[in-house]
Amino acid sequence: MNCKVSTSDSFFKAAINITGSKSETNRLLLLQALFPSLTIENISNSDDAGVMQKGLASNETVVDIHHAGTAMRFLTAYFAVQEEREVVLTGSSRMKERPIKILVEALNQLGAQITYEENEGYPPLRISGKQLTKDKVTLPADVSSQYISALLLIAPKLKNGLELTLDGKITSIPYIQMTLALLEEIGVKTVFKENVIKVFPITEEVLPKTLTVESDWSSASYYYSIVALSKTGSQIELSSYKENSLQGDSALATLYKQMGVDTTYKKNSIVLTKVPHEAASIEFDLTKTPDIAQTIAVTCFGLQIPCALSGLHTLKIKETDRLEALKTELTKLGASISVTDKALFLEVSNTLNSHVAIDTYNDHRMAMAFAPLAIKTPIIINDAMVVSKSYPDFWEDLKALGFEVL
Ligand SMILES: O=C(O)C1=C[C@@H](OP(=O)(O)O)[C@@H](O)[C@H](O)C1
Ligand SMILES: C=C(OP(=O)(O)O)C(=O)O
Repeated sequence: MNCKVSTSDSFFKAAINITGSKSETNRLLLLQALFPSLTIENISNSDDAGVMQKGLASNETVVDIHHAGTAMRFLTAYFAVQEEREVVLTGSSRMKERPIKILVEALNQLGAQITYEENEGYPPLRISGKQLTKDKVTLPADVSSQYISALLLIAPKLKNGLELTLDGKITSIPYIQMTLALLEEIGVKTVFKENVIKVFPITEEVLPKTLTVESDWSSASYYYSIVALSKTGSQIELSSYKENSLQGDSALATLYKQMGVDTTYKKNSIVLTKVPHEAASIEFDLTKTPDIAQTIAVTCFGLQIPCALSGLHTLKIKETDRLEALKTELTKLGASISVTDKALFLEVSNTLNSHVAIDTYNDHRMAMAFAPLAIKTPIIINDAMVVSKSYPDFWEDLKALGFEVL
């Protein structure tokens, strides 16, 4: 389904409740499978959380996680330690192009038995569950933090825990810290010092505990963009958020100051207000927050602020090659943009073409990042339901704000 998105008003006053973080949810679902005394609240209603739940509950021999990177990586580790069970873990055609060799090699070095069904280094995987015999492994940390989180999540169940040595510049580090923080919350002892992470085994039972997932900060980014592109004084309240978030994308509150968005924290929510203070140019290193790169690039284009975004080396192996996708789609709109394999540069073009149809490449964030431009000119989003990967209610919430979505 292709959607035409437009709005006659660029002044907003609204409150939106956003679904739970998919990153927190998928970690907690795995921990709950290992430690059933845990209860989770405000679970994400995203497709990625749905396939994670189904995968964990499945008794089938083939488990298909579609497009969900976290489910692919976390379930690889999970099934590797499910003794006397053999599973083929597969996904969408794009998932079969997303590398997983670093995680498979680390698990096999620890004693797991995982082989490739099609191409070496890529899903689908055949996983024969075993007791892992070793407790120390070194792995590259500059490709995806999800490999590291996957290993950390199963670590408290291993006899001697786990010691990971991280090689190279660590990417997406807040996601590793989120994993460790959630382990600590359920009573697991962890230490992260320089490039070594230790997780100690659980010696006693995990006590019954309710963990509440904070709403998704990456989803909040689209409202940061809407407010940035709206009239001064526009205000959108988002719930449920907290100031001390486990999600790295909460850096939005700081980053969007330069795009004229002020954030105030209330008890359970954040209030975004448009203020007339925009930077003359923007330079961000997004190594810690890759998922908001598309939102920021599109906001800068909408505001005609030149920007240089670096630390984007992981974007090429996500739902699509996000750097090429941004370049192609922003160019259609009239942008002056160039990309390398780890950076994006946008210059002022003073052009904004109307009624452009944006291709989304099976990437939820392409659809959601471009939608706010409707404030400036009507835009068409192709294959709009792709948003359900992380935020199924996105279009309904946009309508509640006053956007026309046809
Ligand atoms: O652990 C997680 O929940 C995630 C880690 C990040 O991936 P990389 O570490 O591969 O950059 C991020 O892009 C993804 O959306 C979610
Ligand atoms: C990269 C993402 O997800 P994943 O890697 O879990 O598929 C994302 O949600 O932007």
